[in-house]
Amino acid sequence: MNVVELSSISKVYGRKRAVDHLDMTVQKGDIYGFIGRNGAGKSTTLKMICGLAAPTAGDIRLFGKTVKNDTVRKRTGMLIENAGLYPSLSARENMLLKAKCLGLVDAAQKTEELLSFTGLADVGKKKTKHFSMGMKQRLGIALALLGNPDLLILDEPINGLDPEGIREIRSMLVSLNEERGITIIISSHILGELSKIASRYGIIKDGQMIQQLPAEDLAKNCRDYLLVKVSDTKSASVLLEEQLSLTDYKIYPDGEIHIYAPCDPQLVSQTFLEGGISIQELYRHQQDLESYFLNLMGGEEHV
Ligand SMILES: Nc1ncnc2c1ncn2[C@@H]1O[C@H](COP(=O)(O)OP(=O)(O)OP(=O)(O)O)[C@@H](O)[C@H]1O
Repeated sequence: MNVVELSSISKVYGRKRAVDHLDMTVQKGDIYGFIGRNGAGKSTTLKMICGLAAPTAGDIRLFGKTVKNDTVRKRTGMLIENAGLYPSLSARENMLLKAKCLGLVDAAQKTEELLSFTGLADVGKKKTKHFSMGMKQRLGIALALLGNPDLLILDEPINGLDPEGIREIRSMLVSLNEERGITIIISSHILGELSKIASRYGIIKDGQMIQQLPAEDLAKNCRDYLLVKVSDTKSASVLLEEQLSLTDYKIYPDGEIHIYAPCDPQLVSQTFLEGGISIQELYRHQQDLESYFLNLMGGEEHV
């Protein structure tokens, strides 16, 4: 089942097209990593899903229903930009206040359960103005979970956190996804931060979705390979298959062959040379997630 389905949504602010005919599909059970540079349109897209911004055009469906049906948004919890905490209230008071607004009958019990889940039970009485960034984010997640959402939307929740804080949030999200079956959309401008948990990715650039792909495909795209640039790719492919039994490779029109299967570069070069194929380049190419992302974004600019 598709939990989120955006069809050609756009958002225009004055002359700025923040989101431009964007399609997105998030399936039940996904941890969907929504990735793009600063200003790419992530927050605006998430705000439209949550009902905090109205699309200029396009269609939004949540849980298979149009968002005109009020009940579907109630199944969504969100942490967008910041948690909107009352600084002079404690974590517990912030929780109880929101629980009241939501009309929860089991407000006290739910509050204690979520404070404990997010590791804030011991600091439940402390005023939130004295909270660290990580504590505020955890409380933000606790608040987002108050209404028992089936979909949790988090905008850059690990921004500004130290490695320990990032780990805590990550393991919390994995447990929400695996143990409670909550579908999660999490945005970031750093692919590496999402790569440990995301099961699917959406990559946004200049307001447009430029790629959606499962984590396995991303891993495949980032596989290491031996790059050999040769004079005659046809004969080279015969030698690869018949003499070296290598079948997992790709040929490119400029004469490059990318060999994904494990192989000995020296043996490949010797086989080609003996077969009368001249080699212009041969090296092992390693592409990590960040460089893959930078390539897609078309530049080395810091993300
Ligand atoms: N309320 C607004 N009024 C005018 N322009 C806006 C508004 N909100 C966003 N924008 C512009 O729309 C574009 C997309 O912004 P958005 O915040 O969605 O990007 P983002 O990918 O979330 O980036 P960041 O990570 O920096 O928040 C930016 O150029 C931004 O300046």
